[in-house]
Amino acid sequence: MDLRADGLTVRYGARTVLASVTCALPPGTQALVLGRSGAGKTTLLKALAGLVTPAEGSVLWDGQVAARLPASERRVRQAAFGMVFQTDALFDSMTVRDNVMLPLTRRRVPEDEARVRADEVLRAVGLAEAADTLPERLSGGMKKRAGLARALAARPSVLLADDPFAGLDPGTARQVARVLLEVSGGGTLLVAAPEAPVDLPLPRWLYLRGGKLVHDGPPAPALEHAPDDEVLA
Ligand SMILES: Nc1ncnc2c1ncn2[C@@H]1O[C@H](COP(=O)(O)OP(=O)(O)OP(=O)(O)O)[C@@H](O)[C@H]1O
Repeated sequence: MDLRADGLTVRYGARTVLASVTCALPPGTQALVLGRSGAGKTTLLKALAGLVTPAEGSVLWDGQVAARLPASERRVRQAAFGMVFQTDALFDSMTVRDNVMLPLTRRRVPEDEARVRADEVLRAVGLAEAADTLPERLSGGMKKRAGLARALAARPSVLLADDPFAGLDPGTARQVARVLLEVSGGGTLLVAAPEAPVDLPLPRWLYLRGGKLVHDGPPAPALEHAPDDEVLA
């Protein structure tokens, strides 16, 4: 999907959390969304997926203003997005495989096909052995990968991952990074993180500071430590 933010402004009450963000994310874009805590990273991902309504400006999906689409069409188009958010949880009473199958069966994918696809993505994230396990038995890193498998099962053309490395040890973070790179091949991948993850050197940085997009281009590590008056000038 061709994604675009055009003067995208999001407010929560009187507070502006995204201020006139404009960026073009053509199919196959691979970028990091970086910025400190509260910079607006999660809000940008949610807005791009049409989960947050802009106060001003717009999000365009293949050139169409997302907020103006009829609800039924919006839902159909949202199926192109795979999302892994920090607060996502697996259902503890269901096996890992059933958790991964859920978004498919909800979309009326026949059970047999859903099972085959779930096993396929579980293999891709290195969790084939854990398919029949209950999530409570998984380590934190395995839960992250199971969440990723659930997002991938529906074969999204846009994968949005919000801080997928939070709380992971370096070895597990490396594994998750490898899976993200492998499975997103060809599609759009946007990964939000507070700092550039060493294991995921994506070629483009979208750097947010206080809700403003202050850099959109190649990696610019100096930004991470630059003071506000320099960056926002
Ligand atoms: N539903 C909401 N209602 C009110 N304020 C919100 C809501 N969601 C986010 N905010 C505020 O918007 C600002 C941006 O939040 P956001 O989660 O997008 O930042 P972030 O860069 O992802 O931060 P973090 O790295 O801590 O997750 C924060 O100040 C947050 O408190």
